[in-house]
Amino acid sequence: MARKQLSGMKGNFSWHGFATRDELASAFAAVVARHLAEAIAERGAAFLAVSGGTTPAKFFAALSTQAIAWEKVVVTLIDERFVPATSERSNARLVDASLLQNAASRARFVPLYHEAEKIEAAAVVADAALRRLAWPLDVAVLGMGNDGHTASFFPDAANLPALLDPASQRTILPVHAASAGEPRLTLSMARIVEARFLALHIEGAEKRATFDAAMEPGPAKPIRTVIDASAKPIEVFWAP
Ligand SMILES: O=C1O[C@H](COP(=O)(O)O)[C@@H](O)[C@H](O)[C@H]1O
Repeated sequence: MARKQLSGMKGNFSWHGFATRDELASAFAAVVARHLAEAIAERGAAFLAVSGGTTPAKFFAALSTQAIAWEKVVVTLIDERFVPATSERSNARLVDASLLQNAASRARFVPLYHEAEKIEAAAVVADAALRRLAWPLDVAVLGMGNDGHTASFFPDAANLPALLDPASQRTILPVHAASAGEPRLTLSMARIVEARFLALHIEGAEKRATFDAAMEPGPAKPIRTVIDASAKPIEVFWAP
């Protein structure tokens, strides 16, 4: 059973805690599917951005079997490593293998990665491609690293102020950060926080501690900056 706590005192978020990761995956998938179905009913299409990394595979598998009009859904990524889809580090590869299956194989995927010599050139191509879509996002699903990064807003990113600029006109930005490994492409914070439904999916005691610490007063980690910038409380889904 989910434990829900509206936490107006500690921050701009609602907490949804689950006993197991399986329970979280199926409940969260049903919530996301409901928001996508509502978007389709209201506007004839739905626009979803998901994160990569190690956390979302179970949630993706549960979402892929939800009975909605997937042919009317566009799926993109919150962020991507500057690697082709053949790489094991590719978030597009994870989405293809885990989400764009079953009923969700009818969705249209728009990648962030484009082959280019420099990531700056790839970011320009991705920015132009993404701008053609119907913003704002209906659903944005964020992840979080134990350093408090979300999307590719790494604390040591050279252009962190530009990534987190709430007035940014950019859709996609390149990221260089020593802690990230390879360079990244990311949606700007400005495009993420305008999503109609904004969720954070985290699992494990360490991430819970990172989240709790980020909500305490003090210098803001990127996850805190995003939560504070969101017009609506961010929905946090967590399981041990
Ligand atoms: O680098 C990334 O990390 C975060 C968190 O990943 P996880 O492996 O700890 O689940 C993820 O949200 C982001 O999309 C990814 O590029």
